[in-house]
Amino acid sequence: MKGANAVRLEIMKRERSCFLFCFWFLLCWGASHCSSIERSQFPASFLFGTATSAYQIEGAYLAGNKSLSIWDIYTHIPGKIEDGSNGDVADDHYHRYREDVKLMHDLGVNAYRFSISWSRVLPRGRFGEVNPDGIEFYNNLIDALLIRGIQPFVTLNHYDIPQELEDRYGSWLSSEIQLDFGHFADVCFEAFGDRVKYWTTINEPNMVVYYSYFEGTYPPSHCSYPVGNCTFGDSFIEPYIATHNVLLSHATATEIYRTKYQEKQGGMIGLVVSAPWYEPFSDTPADKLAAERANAFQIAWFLDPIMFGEYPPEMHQIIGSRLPIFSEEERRKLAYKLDFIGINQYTAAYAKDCMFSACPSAFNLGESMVYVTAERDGVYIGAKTGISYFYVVPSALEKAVMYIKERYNNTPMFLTENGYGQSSNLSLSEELNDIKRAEFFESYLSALHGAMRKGADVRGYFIWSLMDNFEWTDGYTIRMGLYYVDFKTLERTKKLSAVWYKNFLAGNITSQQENSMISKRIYSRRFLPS
Ligand SMILES: O=C(/C=C/c1ccc(O)cc1)O[C@@H]1O[C@H](CO)[C@@H](O)[C@H](O)[C@H]1O
Repeated sequence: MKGANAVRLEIMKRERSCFLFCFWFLLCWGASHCSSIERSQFPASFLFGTATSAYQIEGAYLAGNKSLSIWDIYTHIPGKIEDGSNGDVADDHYHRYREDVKLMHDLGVNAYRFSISWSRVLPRGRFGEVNPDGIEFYNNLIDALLIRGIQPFVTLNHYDIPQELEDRYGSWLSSEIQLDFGHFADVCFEAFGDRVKYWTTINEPNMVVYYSYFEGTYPPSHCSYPVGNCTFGDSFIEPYIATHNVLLSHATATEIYRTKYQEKQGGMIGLVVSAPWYEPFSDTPADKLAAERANAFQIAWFLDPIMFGEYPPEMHQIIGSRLPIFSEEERRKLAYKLDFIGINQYTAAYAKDCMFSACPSAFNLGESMVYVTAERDGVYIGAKTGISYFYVVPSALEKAVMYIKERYNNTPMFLTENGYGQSSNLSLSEELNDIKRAEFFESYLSALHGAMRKGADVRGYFIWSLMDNFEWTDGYTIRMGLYYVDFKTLERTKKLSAVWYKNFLAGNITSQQENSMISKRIYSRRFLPS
């Protein structure tokens, strides 16, 4: 009898597991999401994190003897920011960093990318003292992360510069910035380098230079006719000077790290570029060349000089003698190169030739003689997002990574930013049930894995952003966080995409099943803020 019971029990068990399997199979059958990406497909040492930047989250703009940065000044000029807002308070992360580290711990990330506010650490740049309050804040943050097993991945400069350096010599337009940036980097390596093993010098210099000195929509608002209508600037000269100083500032910091710190601290140093991907608008040779030019004007403009000591041929062809020349001494510094390339990838667009044919606008992507459009024959390149110029094109991530892999001999890469923007006009329930954001991560991570299968040496991935924050000239009109922030109470609330990321990182059967329910939109309708 005992034997029969055991058999019956065994049958029941099998039936149960068969039932579960069948349920799982039916749920997944025919749904693309069930081939879904899993944590175990990436190396155990792979960094999975979230990303932020100082000005966008810290607030406390006058606390702890911080000086004003160019963004503090700029956001207070009426008309510059979409909703008239600023980063004075932002997420008040400066006072709430402990809570925010807990949110990350709950997600299960093993890394966090953040930036250091130069104005907190050196309020007057190299013309004044190191500010102990600034050092203390980042020491506390770094220690709080490490206690929870989260690797700090630190950006030295993410757009914000002490205003004094702008007032004294025009920041990126003067070679003096190289001295200041070197000093700032030195102070940070010395203070934090015992615990920080991943450094990046400058975030998205291609965006900084473009918006600050070509279009004039970022501080210090420089541009010239016919690109724009600014009081100061020259759109056809200044971007090239600023880039030169950006590159040599990177080189100065890298030389300091290599010669004074790297051996004893054992970290890596890199640069982060924004890599929107450009596809040819048509099959014509002219449009194919246009796409190559567009990618070179975004990516190679900054990486070729560091990797090869020269601006890219695609730029020489157009800009010619307006491109500065690197002296022997400058070339020597650039030869310190970098240890990894940071890639911020969100979107793609079509590139249409303007070299051999007429275009509606001549300076649509700097001087690249490319017209950029997301639309072809009435069809968009990908699904729209809450950011007007961002579209969902996961294959573009794979292509951008492969382009950088091929061009730079498979230098180690980190995806330092990837994320999905939603308008802040939606209802709370729509903001929290952000199924499209979860789907976005799923599809982009699959594309990233595709590049890795083809041999790309990618070592980490960071979601932009941990929480909703100040989105530069868009102010608070766009939300990109895994956590929702109520900007009145500053309360953080988990979104569905945070549940998705946590499940993905946990990587067990239950969490994978839950994620597949999220993808199938079965789980999402039941998700309420807790
Ligand atoms: O990656 C970009 C911007 C890319 C782009 C802009 C304009 C185009 O036309 C195409 C691409 O900035 C990053 O994207 C994030 C979300 O916006 C910002 O919040 C980050 O601070 C910044 O590092």
